[in-house]
Amino acid sequence: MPHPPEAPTPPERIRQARRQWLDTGTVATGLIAGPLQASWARCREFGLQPQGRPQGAPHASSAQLARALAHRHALVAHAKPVMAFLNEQVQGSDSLVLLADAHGLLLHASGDDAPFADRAARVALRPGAVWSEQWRGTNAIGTALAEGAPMVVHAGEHYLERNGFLTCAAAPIADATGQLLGVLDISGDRRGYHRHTLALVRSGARMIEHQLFTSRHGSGLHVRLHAQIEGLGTVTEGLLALSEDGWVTGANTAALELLGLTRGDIGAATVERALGLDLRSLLAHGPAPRALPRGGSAPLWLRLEPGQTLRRSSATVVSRAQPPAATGTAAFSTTVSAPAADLPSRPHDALAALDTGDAAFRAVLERARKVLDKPAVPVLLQGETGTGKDLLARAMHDSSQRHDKPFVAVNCAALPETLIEAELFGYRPGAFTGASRHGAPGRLREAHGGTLFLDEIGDMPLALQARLLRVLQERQVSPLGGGAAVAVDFRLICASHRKLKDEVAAGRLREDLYYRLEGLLLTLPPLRERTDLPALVARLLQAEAPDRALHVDDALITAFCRQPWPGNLRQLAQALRTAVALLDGGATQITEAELPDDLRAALHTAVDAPGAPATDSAAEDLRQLTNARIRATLAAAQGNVSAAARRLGISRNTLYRRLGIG
Ligand SMILES: Nc1ncnc2c1ncn2[C@@H]1O[C@H](COP(=O)(O)OP(=O)(O)OP(=O)(O)O)[C@@H](O)[C@H]1O
Repeated sequence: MPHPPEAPTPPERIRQARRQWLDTGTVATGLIAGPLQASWARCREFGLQPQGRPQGAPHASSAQLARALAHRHALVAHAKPVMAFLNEQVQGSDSLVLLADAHGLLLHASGDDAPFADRAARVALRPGAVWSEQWRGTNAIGTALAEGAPMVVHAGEHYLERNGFLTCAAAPIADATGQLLGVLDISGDRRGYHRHTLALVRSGARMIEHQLFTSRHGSGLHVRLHAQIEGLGTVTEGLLALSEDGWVTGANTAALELLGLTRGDIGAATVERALGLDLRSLLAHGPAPRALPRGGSAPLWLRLEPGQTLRRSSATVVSRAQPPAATGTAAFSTTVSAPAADLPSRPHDALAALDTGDAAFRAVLERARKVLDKPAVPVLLQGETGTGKDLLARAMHDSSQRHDKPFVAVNCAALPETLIEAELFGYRPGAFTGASRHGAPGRLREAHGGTLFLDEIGDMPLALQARLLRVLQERQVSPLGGGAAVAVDFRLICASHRKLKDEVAAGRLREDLYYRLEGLLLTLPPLRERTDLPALVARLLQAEAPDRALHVDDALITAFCRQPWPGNLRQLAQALRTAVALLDGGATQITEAELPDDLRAALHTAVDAPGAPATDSAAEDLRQLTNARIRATLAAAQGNVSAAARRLGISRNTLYRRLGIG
């Protein structure tokens, strides 16, 4: 039976295939997956020897790499936070998260697993190296690029024997016009192979594509698509950009898959062909979700985002005989008059959707609501990791009049100091070695008209704090390398898990900047202090498995209420996600048996600990319990801090802080 490309070939079969390949130059049909066989054949064409070394493989100098990074500025900027997130998921498992461009040039690596990074560097798996098939033989990055599809390449499936210690999963990333931009990859020691890695890397690629689409088409006419109504507005949704005369001008991979379109259809298909609806009826329905019938299968959910262009003008939407890119042949003959100025553009109440009954959190939401459309009042969100600061910032944007303008999020802790200035403020063509010849507008300007969310503002380097302050005072940005200042208008929301007043006292945050940021300070309560845990659990289960009506048994809810939850909602959401995955098909009740081992152990530590606190215990008891929990998790992870932090749902830095180190 042919072997699927997304699972590794069993060891005996791959040994047999390699023997056949070396002896006869062919492999019996079905012994390895078709794409692998095709790739091995390409490698032979390239003149590669399975036992040889890559001869003359290029390696970019640091100036060349800087140029490539600047050229793919948007891809890298959107990929970095996603890579940091993926890295958290795989930390401690001997692996690296990598980003390559469309030529296989490795642009960025995330992961500090030193022993594995050293071994990877020995086969040049590090930024600057080129991992196209031509130079490195069959490998997930090069083969995903060659096939234009997600790929797992495991152990002996690598064409070059020297790469046989690796297991790699990669997924291509395309921009909204369907152009292949690069590949996201997780590479690790083959003994650590995990069948979920491909799904992880595919989701990561989807997240990046979602961001790329939003930054390009977010303020234009587009539709959101998902198989479930709750999926609309999430990073898993399909997105389709439409021209005002009814052509599909952009799409992410999710939309192409949902609609059975190909990248070639972008710029060549009409909305009618893509959705089975004409533009007039789409516009007439407005932005309320609607179900799109799909033959025998469940309907597809669709929500129109009218976009500012249509809403601003009362222009007549006129048909065109040719698609905008003039690449297709479809004729579109209906003339659609869009009463564009009348299109409803009400924001949806995303803040209300976050209210699950806790009085303290509700008070936060109410105060946030009061300043929604008062952008002159900057908002500062403070709260422990995972309390929902990011979610609240997005909900504020979605509930405001600016909801159809860009929401630009920058994590100040995730950007290297050297890049953050260009990233935020933009640069003129040729502003520095390696700068793109087109320059870049910078994130502040991208947020024009919308919301700028600066996460972990406490980690912004001091030198840049002065520049940011100037922008906030003057409301204009001057790009690096000179040129005229450009006026900017954004609503500013900042967040930090640190107490920023302490950062000011320690001299790490400028006092004058602090007072500029803190128009309204909102402090999000930690999960252990929230009184709505049962409702939150129900909400999270509903989001995780909308069609299964799941619930958590009463004993477990009681135990949850006693937990200190150092990773807050992120940790609870992750625990429930695991539980849903472990629950038998037909079952609907989650019990302790479905929980991850370390959480189960911690529940008992909490209950068995002498003087275990009740839900309303004093803060000191809670701190002790947290410490007991941390010690138990560390012990269960055999002292591996990365693994323990992952299980607790907190960052390693937070864990070190809790341990009193660093
Ligand atoms: N009100 C909520 N309802 C459902 N899920 C939530 C809620 N708040 C937070 N979450 C979950 O917790 C996760 C973490 O939330 P978020 O990223 O907003 O926290 P944060 O405070 O910004 O964390 P960090 O400080 O680590 O960046 C989210 O991905 C989501 O799964």
